[in-house]
Amino acid sequence: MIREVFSSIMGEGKFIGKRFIFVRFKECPLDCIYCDEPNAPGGTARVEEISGSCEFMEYLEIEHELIEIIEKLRTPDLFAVSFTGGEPLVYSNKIKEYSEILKHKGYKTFLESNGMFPERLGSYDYASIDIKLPEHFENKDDDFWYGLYKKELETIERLYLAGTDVYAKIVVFEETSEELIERIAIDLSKIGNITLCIQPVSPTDKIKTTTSKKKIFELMAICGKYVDVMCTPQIHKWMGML
Ligand SMILES: C[S@@+](CC[C@H](N)C(=O)[O-])C[C@H]1O[C@@H](n2cnc3c(N)ncnc32)[C@H](O)[C@@H]1O
Ligand SMILES: Nc1nc2[nH]cc(C(=O)O)c2c(=O)[nH]1
Ligand code: SF4
Ligand SMILES: [Mg+2]
Repeated sequence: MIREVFSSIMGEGKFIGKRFIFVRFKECPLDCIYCDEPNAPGGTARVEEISGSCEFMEYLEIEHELIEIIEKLRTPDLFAVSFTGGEPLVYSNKIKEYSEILKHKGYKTFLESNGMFPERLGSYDYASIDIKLPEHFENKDDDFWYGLYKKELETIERLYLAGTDVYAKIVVFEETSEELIERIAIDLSKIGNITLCIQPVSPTDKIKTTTSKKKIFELMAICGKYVDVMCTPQIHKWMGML
């Protein structure tokens, strides 16, 4: 169920630079072409031994020890505990249990999700919902993309109405359509005061180039007509952090 637990600086989205403990769940039903996480269900769980050390111990499973592990990694600058993945809401019932315990211990919780399971949401202090684009999938048709998009908007709206500090994030490519980004910004503005993070794609073995400055400025200016917008490159990769 859990792939890794570690402490780091938030490298993406609205809370970039804040200290987080990341709980990364395994598996994901999607296959985003840019994904920087292996989508393998098996394997062990690795736990950072000392907060920020990047030194890990491997375990078969840590489902029952997670809270104790988080307590050991807690530091005075901790902002929140992030449930990420893979797709964390594959394990929504377990996450609801963990969230309850963490809240009673004074932790804030953060959900990093692809938004495909609006019916599985629990309650979180903060949430980042990724809006996927057609170019993020190699062999999916527009109906698939539009069905996913509607679920992402529903997830954002449910969290917003529940009082979660929720923002949207979009990984953009050089070929990303300005018209589509404008439509997404308009749809987000209709939900409420939703910050939109424009995230240039980080190169991977499949994606060789990142997004140009020119493209980023163009997309930001378009979105700025409708929503609060910020550019959030994955800074942890520049800093050699996890
Ligand atoms: C690995 S996913 C896990 C959480 C959830 N499945 C999701 O898609 O948001 C966490 C975030 O990493 C970001 N990400 C993954 N690979 C990336 C890449 N190559 N460039 C930029 N962002 C990337 C996506 O924005 C995604 O929101
Ligand atoms: N430092 C750091 N920040 C992050 N923000 C979102 C991440 C993710 O993989 O969900 C992530 C991550 O993997 N590392
Ligand atoms: S939804 Fe998230 S974890 Fe799943 S493939 Fe896309 S980026 Fe990776
Ligand atoms: Mg990551």
